[in-house]
Amino acid sequence: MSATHRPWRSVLYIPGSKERALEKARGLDVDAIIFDLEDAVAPGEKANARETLAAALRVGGYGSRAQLVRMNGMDTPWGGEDLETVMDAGPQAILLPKVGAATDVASIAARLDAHPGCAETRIWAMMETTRGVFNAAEIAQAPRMGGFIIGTNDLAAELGCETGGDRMPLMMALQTCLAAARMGGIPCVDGVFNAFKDEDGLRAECEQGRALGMDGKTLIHPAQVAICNEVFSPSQAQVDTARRQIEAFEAAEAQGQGVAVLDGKIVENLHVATARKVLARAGGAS
Ligand SMILES: CC(C)(COP(=O)(O)OP(=O)(O)OC[C@H]1O[C@@H](n2cnc3c(N)ncnc32)[C@H](O)[C@@H]1OP(=O)(O)O)[C@@H](O)C(=O)NCCC(=O)NCCSC(=O)C[C@H](O)C(=O)O
Ligand SMILES: [Mg+2]
Repeated sequence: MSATHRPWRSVLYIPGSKERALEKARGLDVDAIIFDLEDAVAPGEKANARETLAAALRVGGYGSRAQLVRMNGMDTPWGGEDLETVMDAGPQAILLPKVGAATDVASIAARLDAHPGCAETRIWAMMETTRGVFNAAEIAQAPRMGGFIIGTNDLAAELGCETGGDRMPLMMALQTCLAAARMGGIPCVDGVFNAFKDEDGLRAECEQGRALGMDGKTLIHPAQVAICNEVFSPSQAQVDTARRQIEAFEAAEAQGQGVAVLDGKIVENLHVATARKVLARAGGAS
């Protein structure tokens, strides 16, 4: 399944050091998993997490859920070894933290190019620094670029802004990253909601992310999955309309027409593209 034609509603972080959580994720109804070696793992646990995660990836069992491995930055004591270990696992995607420029991605892409097991590996960028936000357009076009994950905690910390509520102080960064992702034709997944026991707060933030145009939300706890899937899934009426739009357009095309009419409204190429995204978002991935 291509990145643009698969759902990215629920993207769950799992600490690479936690065997129990790595096991549990095999049965969770999430669209994607981020196996984390970075912030979810304490400095003293980094080496252990690397090995625990490599073993879990060898065993597999994560079904059709998309799999991303978040490594530590190359400017940290752990990044180099993370990259070696992760490349040997031939991952679907590597998630780079704190990406500031397209060159950060290009240098990892060059390493992947030289590794025989990583021909298909994509690179995703954590968009969580002010430099990254201002370079978002070029990062979205970087080699092997698979998608953006917004890191609202790091962004808020660097900006020095207040978090919570309507996220107004983050809005410029969220929208800039989203627009850059759209320009590059890649998915953009919203940041985490830290208060994982606050269901109403999570729902409100998911709804806001959906209204902004985000493809889904990153999560930190299994209890957040159901609400997130519900909010980011299209309604049955939206799915039905999307199906009918595609059918109507294909029928019109077969008769040499470039435009169809459905329920008194025109259906053009761009509506069909949106309809296909609706259907992609409707599909689960377990
Ligand atoms: C937040 C937690 C530390 C809570 O852990 P815990 O108290 O152990 O939770 P529970 O006892 O309620 O767990 C119940 C069961 O669920 C499993 N579990 C918990 N979390 C996960 C998970 N993330 N994935 C899969 N499974 C999970 C437990 O193992 C229990 O299972 P069982 O025993 O079978 O019932 C914890 O949830 C946690 O560590 N979450 C992840 C935190 C994390 O990844 N943080 C880093 C990512 S966020 C980030 O970095 C943001 C970004 O960079 C930015 O800048 O914004
Ligand atoms: Mg972060």
